[in-house]
Amino acid sequence: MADEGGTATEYAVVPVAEAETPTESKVDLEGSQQQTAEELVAKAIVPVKKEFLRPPPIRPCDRKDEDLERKSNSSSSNVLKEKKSKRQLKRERKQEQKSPLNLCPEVAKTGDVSSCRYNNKCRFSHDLEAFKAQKPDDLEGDCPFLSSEGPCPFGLACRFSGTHKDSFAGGISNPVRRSSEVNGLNKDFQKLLWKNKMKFPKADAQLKLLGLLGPAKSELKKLENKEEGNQALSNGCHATGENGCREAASPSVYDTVDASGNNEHVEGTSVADEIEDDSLVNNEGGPLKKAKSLNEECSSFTEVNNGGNHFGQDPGHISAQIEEASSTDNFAVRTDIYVNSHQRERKLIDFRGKLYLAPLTTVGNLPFRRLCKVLGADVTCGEMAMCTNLLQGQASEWALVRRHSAEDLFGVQICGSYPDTVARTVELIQQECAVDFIDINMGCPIDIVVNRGAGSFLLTKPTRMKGIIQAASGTVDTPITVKVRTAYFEGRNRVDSIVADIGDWGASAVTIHGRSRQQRYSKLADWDYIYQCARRAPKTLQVLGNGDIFSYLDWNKHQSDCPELTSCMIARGALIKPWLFTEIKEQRHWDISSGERLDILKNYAKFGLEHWGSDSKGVETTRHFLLEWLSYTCRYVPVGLLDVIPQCLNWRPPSYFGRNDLETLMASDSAADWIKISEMLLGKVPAGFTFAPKHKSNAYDRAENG
Ligand SMILES: Cc1cc2nc3c(=O)[nH]c(=O)nc-3n(C[C@H](O)[C@H](O)[C@H](O)COP(=O)(O)O)c2cc1C
Repeated sequence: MADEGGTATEYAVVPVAEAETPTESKVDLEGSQQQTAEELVAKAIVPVKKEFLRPPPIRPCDRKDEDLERKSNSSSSNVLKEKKSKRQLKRERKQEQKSPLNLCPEVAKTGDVSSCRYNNKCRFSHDLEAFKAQKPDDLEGDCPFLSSEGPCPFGLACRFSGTHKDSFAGGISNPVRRSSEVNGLNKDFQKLLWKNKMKFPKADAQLKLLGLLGPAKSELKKLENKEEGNQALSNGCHATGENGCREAASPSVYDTVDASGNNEHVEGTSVADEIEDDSLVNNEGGPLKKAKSLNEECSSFTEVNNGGNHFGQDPGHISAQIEEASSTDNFAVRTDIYVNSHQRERKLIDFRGKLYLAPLTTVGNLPFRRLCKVLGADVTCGEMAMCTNLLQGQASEWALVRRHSAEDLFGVQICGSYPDTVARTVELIQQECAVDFIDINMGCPIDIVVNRGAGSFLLTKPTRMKGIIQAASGTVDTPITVKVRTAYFEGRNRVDSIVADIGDWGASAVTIHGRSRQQRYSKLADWDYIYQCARRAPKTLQVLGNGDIFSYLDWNKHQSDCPELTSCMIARGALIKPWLFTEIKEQRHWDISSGERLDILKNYAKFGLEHWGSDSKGVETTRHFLLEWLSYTCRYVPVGLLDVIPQCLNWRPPSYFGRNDLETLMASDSAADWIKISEMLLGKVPAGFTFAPKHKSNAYDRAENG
């Protein structure tokens, strides 16, 4: 989901130890100093050597900060109340674009005011002199594009332009930068989606074959209703899907910046396109209402009827039928055929023993994944993208499927409620993108997702799960994987009972996060249950475990305790210490120095500037995501400071001094200190800058337990 604002915080909930839960974010000195390492561990407090402990820093402005936060929250709710009209927003956006600071990208690239073919129709400023007069000083360091082919795409707007070697005299004839990123959104393709003119021959044929289109639906709906009755779901599980309504488009909740690097200048959206598309774009850059008819047009799809199975049906024959069906709009394909969709020729994917960086909304952005690749991750996956938003051609959502060339085993993750939306989405992805696998998120605990009948809600609807997996895997030959939690409700684990089916329905792999939706992040992941599921899975289905891995010992334990596991996925462990991948590969606890950690942050900043841009907007977007990430990194306690090695993911750090000032700064859970770190990498923050992390990873006392 494109940076989902408030909702993403639910993903960030920090594990609360089963033992005891201190209410302060940093455990106080006295508490820690008077207790033995064993006692601290029992209380899930990091046993830091006594000589490094210190009282929690007094922050005189803490109260003020809270007041400010409260005020800003209330003023933001005021803003919400006085919601600006779209016209007003559009006017403001235009004014902002015309400000001298928003120099036309063409003019910036070439240094030549006549280079923009839109002249005075261009949205951006052409006033070079005014731009130069207002441009802040260059930042320290080299332009991130110095080593890439071709000149810096930001030209004069680059905040490191002093280090450019190119002269603008005479302009640059063909300033095309060969990007190492793929899966950019094609404008013509986007327009088809906006106009609701996209065809989905493969998905629709497959849905028809499965009986998920046409008159069979109402019969099948009855089946699902029956299943609902059997589920006896209690309150709190009331997705719109229960009434058969199709999922509505998720709001793209980019509040401050475009989370996914949707920087039009970087991603090659030409000014021409923007001008042409004006008639189609609303103020948020999204499609006009027209596209919504996608939702209106399709009625709700229900599940496939299992009856009338024709085992032994030649899969080649079925594929041929699908192809045949695809070739005509007016096809009449038998719906009584058992479509053993996984028998379609499927590309192979092998996760065995590979270090898999989990999909991570907001923080698992492309620069972060690139960094993890450098540090040893084998598999990377994009942030969760909502099917409906992709089907509507929302640029911010499509930005989530972008891939860097370093991501050599890469998947995208999608989330949808119904077989039709998911099948159509996978068809689009296969057609438009280079991906090695497509993961369907059936474990997302976020309320707005669950209330739409997607994510972990599907765990209460195995028949619909089946429909989704069969429809997706029968539509494309790209491997389909699914990610689940152990259950929706605590104490009602159910994955073990469907794990074999998941393979039969056509999935190549399943990742099991060892917690229920209700649990969110409370309690430790239930690895015994994950093992049980892995043992029940057919050999053809790869099973990956997920939850709380924070050291190479955790990794080794799961591999040796359960050889049936194909591999494991790592999420928060990678956020807090991305060198965890190196530790696993090199089988050691790395007592990393603060200097080495700073180098990692520098690398991230460079990757961020390359992705989001080296102009002022790109610098601030990079800073924003760096700060989001720093709200996790501060939870790392250096190995050399520990009384008990290794640190566990669910332990809370006390307040401590590092071995030098930088290490102390890096341990701080104060946003003001994270800003200081960002200034070491990206220069001073602009006047009036504020930051509040989306993922309040240090808010132990605010952990939501669902
Ligand atoms: C900040 C954050 C964002 C996440 N975003 C996603 C996501 O987009 N898709 C998903 O399937 N899981 C997401 N998760 C869940 C993780 O992938 C993982 O399943 C979970 O954190 C448990 O693994 P861990 O104990 O290693 O953190 C997110 C978790 C966090 C902390």
